[in-house]
Amino acid sequence: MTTLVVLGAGGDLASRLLLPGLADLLSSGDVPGAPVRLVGADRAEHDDAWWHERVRAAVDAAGATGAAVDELLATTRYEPVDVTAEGGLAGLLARAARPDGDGAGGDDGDDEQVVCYFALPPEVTGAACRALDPSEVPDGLRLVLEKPFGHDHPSSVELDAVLRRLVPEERVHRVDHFLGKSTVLNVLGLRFANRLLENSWTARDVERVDVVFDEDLALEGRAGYYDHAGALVDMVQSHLLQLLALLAMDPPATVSERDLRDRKAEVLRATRLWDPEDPAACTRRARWTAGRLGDREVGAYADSDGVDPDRGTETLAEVVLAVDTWRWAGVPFRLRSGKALGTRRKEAVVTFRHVPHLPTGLLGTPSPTRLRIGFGPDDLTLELDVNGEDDAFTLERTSLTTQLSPGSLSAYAQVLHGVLAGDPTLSVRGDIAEECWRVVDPVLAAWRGGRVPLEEYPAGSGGPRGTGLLEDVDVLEAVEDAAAPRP
Ligand SMILES: O=P(O)(O)OC[C@H]1O[C@@H](O)[C@H](O)[C@@H](O)[C@@H]1O
Repeated sequence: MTTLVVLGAGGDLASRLLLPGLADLLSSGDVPGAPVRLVGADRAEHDDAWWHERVRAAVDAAGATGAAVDELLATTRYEPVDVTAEGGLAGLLARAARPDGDGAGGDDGDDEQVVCYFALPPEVTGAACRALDPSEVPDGLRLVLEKPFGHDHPSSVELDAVLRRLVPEERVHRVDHFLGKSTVLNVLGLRFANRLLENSWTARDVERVDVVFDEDLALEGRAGYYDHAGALVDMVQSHLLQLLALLAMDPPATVSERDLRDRKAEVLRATRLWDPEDPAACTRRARWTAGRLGDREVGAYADSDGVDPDRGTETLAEVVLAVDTWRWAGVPFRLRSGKALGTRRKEAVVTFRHVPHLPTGLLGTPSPTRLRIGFGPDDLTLELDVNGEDDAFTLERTSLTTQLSPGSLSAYAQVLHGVLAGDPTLSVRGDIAEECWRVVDPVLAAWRGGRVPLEEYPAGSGGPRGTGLLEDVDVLEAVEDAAAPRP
């Protein structure tokens, strides 16, 4: 039996993502550690009926049904508690470890487990963990944290030290729901089960890699969080660097948590800004101004409720990174994500180099072979040049597309499955989170120091100047110089 304690039960994250994810997992019937008891906790004085209604709403939103869902609804309860106060979290966890609440219910069996999910702002999570005395941690406790894990490299190192005092690293689950997306996991099969691809997956054949996550959503009521995070921390430091790691890592011997996460850590350790001396040449930040998203007028980000316009938060971030390994020397990895953009685009694009010689007599301008891995819509496209239909000796572009299954579980349900199974494979390991901060810290410093201008783009447009950094002549030349053979 598992008791899942959700801290921040009254928050947006719990109701929008976590509880529907849990409901989805329960109705799938494959629930490690079942049965699951759910305890909601937050500072506010609410009663069980209030909490029950929130859980019920999430279950309905997920369309979840079945005996496990009914049991969850019948047994869930709420506790008002300040987890940052002395003894607050310890008391809550001790009660959770005795499921009947009277000290008589738990039998301390091996299959009893308590999972503590911090659906809280990072500073509150840190304060709660610091306030918890290691001697008060229930046996086998698992901790689940939401991003961002710290606010820069030093603070992430400090947070990891605090967590290590409480439980071993294998029992810390740092959630990145991208790792639960089936198309993200498909990168493993795609790369490592296809000889054709993996043989060409190096600087010899690959010219550049773009990971783009352009959203047509605006703030969606999340100003309190987003105005402090911005696009760089919200998306690039977390999700997009995880995607880079999967795309660039060397083949792991197995997909066990250790092998897989070792390979990711290794490639992230080799990752740095394309030109560390000149962040302005290889990073870009911008924020949206008033415009139109579909049929909706959208005000400027700076005028949105809950936003401090002087904070200078970016709503679009773009960085060009280098991966200093034999495999990737000279290949730029461009990561970009923005909100309130006209076109939704969520994909990784691997652009292969031109062939060394096009047979004389083949007409037309060849385009590079491109592999597009979509992350919603989840399709996979290979763009190729072929001989044209009308003139057999003139090149034409064609593409092979297949739709990948979005998977039967939602990304959050998939991640929760790992948490309840005690399998951290789909969680971000502490050293990996630290490396991601090390990569972006120089960008944060350059942006905060005003060394890179904050550009603007109208909501609903394609972003600043509508192109990416690598299309800028200066950067392209730098890329070409770096890729040129050394004398
Ligand atoms: O495409 P998905 O799965 O909704 O993920 C994107 C979201 O991921 C979240 O982690 C970010 O905080 C959001 O800002 C972003 O919109």
